[in-house]
Amino acid sequence: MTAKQDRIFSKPLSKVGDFRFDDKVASVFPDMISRSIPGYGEILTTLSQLAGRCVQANSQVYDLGCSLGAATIAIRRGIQQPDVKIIAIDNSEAMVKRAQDHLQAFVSDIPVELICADIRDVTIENASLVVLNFTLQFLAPDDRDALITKIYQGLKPGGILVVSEKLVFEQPKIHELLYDIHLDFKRANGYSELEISQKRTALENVMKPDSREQHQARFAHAGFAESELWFQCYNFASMVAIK
Ligand SMILES: Nc1ncnc2c1ncn2[C@@H]1O[C@H](C[S@+](CC[C@H]([NH3+])C(=O)[O-])CC(=O)[O-])[C@@H](O)[C@H]1O
Ligand SMILES: O=C(O)C(=O)Cc1ccccc1
Repeated sequence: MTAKQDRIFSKPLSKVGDFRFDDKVASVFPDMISRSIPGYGEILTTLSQLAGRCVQANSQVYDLGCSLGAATIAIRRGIQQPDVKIIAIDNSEAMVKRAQDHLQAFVSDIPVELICADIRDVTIENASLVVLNFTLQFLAPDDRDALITKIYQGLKPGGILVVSEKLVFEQPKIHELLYDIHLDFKRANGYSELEISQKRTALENVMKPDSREQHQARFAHAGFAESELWFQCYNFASMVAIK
């Protein structure tokens, strides 16, 4: 079965409202994310490898902002250790409803608890792997430090946090170049100029990316001893921090 195509911003809108993870977006999400985020598939493959290496026996894994559960499915495939539970959380009811079906389509003995909640309100405990795969950028900037600190405190020694994000760059010409190359990536994936510009407007108030430097300073401030960028394609990146 081919994924339903994302045409959400293809018609001229009299007023472009804020981007929301509603039923319309959830119904086209796999197509939207694979045509919009360079390296998304590679990041999922590596999450599986990281899970194989870093998840500890008798511990919990958290997928924060799980959408349809793609990262959870990749991690579940990679886990080698016994007595592990995955907790997948999203505050979009439309996403969580569909995630249930996605998760059931894959057979596994590893339990997954799927929760519809705000990740700012959940307790993180006994964790060996926490994943924020393109979620932190949607949280109000003032709430980001507290979330990363809460994650640090809920991780076991040696536990890891993976944060994938769109980045901004402190050097203006580099920023413009890498943003423009990303727009070329979207054009090459069939998005029109209208779709690109209306979605950009819709995201303006909702998605506020940080720089790599801001992320790494936040990890250090929360207590993480080490952090590094392990993937980057244009202005999309994934980082790992180790407790
Ligand atoms: N405060 C919040 N609490 C809970 N969920 C939230 C919150 N804010 C946003 N979300 C959720 O975070 C997800 C971000 S998408 C993640 C992709 C996925 N990780 C993937 O690997 O496919 C990224 C993107 O669309 O660019 C959405 O499902 C929101 O509902
Ligand atoms: O589409 C974009 O320009 C993005 O920055 C990535 C994205 C992907 C899916 C939902 C929201 C943003």
